[in-house]
Amino acid sequence: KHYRGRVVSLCRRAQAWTLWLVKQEVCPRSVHAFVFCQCTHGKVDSVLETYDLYHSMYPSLSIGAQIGAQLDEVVRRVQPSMALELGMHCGYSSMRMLRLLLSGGRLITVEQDPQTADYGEELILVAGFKHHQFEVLTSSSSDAIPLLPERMGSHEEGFGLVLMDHDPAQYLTDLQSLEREDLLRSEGCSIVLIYRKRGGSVTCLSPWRCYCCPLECTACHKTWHSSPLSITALLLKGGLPLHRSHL
Ligand SMILES: C[S@@+](CC[C@H](N)C(=O)[O-])C[C@H]1O[C@@H](n2cnc3c(N)ncnc32)[C@H](O)[C@@H]1O
Repeated sequence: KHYRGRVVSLCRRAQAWTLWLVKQEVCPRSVHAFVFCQCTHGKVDSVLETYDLYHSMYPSLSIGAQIGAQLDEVVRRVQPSMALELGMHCGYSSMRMLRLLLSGGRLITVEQDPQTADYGEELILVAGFKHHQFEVLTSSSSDAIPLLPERMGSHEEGFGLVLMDHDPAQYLTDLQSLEREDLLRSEGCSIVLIYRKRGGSVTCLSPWRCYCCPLECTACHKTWHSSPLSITALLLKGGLPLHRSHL
């Protein structure tokens, strides 16, 4: 029986790696099945640890524990009452943020793939979060952003924190749409951008300034280029400055 279990596990790993190598895709069903079956339900730390275990064995799209710890630090410092995530996948970064929000804080998270959104939502519920703490919008970011004003409830001040981890080609347009819809907290909003590709670049929007990134800024608040291992940059509008040493 033990031998059979090991063969099944090896086949699953081979399947996941083949999918990744051939199509650069990750199977959300496999992430969900692994985490759902192996974690302790109702314990967010166990869900995250199980996710990290998956991440160490299989190709995964989650930000992982290292970048996750940087995100934690940002959430602790910013303490947003309203947070937005674009690119939920199976909910890893959503749960990291949710567990650090102050009481009454809410997260809206957007995922364009309906099946992935369902798996992610279920894992967030498995971790013990309730629907008054988060909402999953199943649509592309460009379709979701115009719907956000009516989803804000009593949080009229806007989002204090936005995590973008969906499609870097959309980051700039989505940021512009969020500004146009007046959805960013006017006293200060932190934007966390995740970059995974080598050599990508982003043009910062005026009056947005790149205050902090673990990368070298080539023209700082105008343009910066991501280093090979680039993952995180923070753009901050007014309010609380976040410096490199804070990450
Ligand atoms: C890298 S994964 C996100 C990982 C997640 N933040 C985590 O740490 O677990 C990116 C996700 O964004 C979704 N996505 C890509 N483009 C999108 C878009 N324009 N709008 C909404 N979701 C999008 C993909 O389906 C994918 O599930």
